[in-house]
Amino acid sequence: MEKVFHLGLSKADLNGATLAIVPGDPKRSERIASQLDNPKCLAQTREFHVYLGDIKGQSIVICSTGIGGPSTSIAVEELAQLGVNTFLRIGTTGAIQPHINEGDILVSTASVRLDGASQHFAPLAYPAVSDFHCTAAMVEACDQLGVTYHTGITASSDTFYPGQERYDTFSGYVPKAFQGSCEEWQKLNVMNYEMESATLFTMCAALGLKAACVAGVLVNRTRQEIPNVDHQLVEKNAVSVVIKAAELVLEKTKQA
Ligand SMILES: O=P(O)(O)O[C@H]1O[C@H](CO)[C@@H](O)[C@H]1O
Ligand SMILES: O=c1cc[nH]c(=O)[nH]1
Repeated sequence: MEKVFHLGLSKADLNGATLAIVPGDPKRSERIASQLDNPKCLAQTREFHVYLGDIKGQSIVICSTGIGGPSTSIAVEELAQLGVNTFLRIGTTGAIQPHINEGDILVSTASVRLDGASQHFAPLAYPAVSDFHCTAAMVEACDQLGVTYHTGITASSDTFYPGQERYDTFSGYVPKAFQGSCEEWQKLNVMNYEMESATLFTMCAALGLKAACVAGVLVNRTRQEIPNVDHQLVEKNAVSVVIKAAELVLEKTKQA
């Protein structure tokens, strides 16, 4: 098989892996891979840092998506061409409900589609919904690890500033379409904002692939805008959850 366009990899490179852990941050790929057996770097191109590692003797892929839907859609498309059918995102996030604390873990059941890329896969009426079994594995991982977690809906936006209604910006202006939107999502019980899950969930559901998303809370925006937590600590818990969830999903797949 030819190499895929951006990742520059072919099927044989993935050693039969069907599950990928997909962080946003490229450097997070390496930190995740270093916690697996036999970590190996396959490619570092643009925002896509791709590693292979083993969990209980089975190869999995770790591939960063970069920030936002367009690059996420490229990573998912090309990994799917290489045989991956399950995508577990691990990200960071800003909470918008007062009862959620910095350092907590959020497992997204579905996402509000404030992105553009997902509309290239299915019309807006189509739900950005996670895979039930992969999400159950994320929850089981949280229970086993004893972390504080919440499940629910995530707002997933193309932009970090206007789309998440931030006023602490260069212009201080948020276009009318987004004025009041944060309060609206709060009232509709949305937990948090991030930037990739809407694209990931919609395209995976539409293409017959499986996806789930876990995120560590960097900031609670009902209290402050700029995080003052230890980013590495927040990431560490969410990474432990996604690795444990990957192990649980692989076990179930083996039994099936
Ligand atoms: O930590 P990652 O995975 O990048 O996730 C979140 O952080 C970035 C914004 O700072 C966006 O990608 C958002 O989704
Ligand atoms: O508030 C936040 C924090 C992290 N990532 C986001 O997209 N929003």
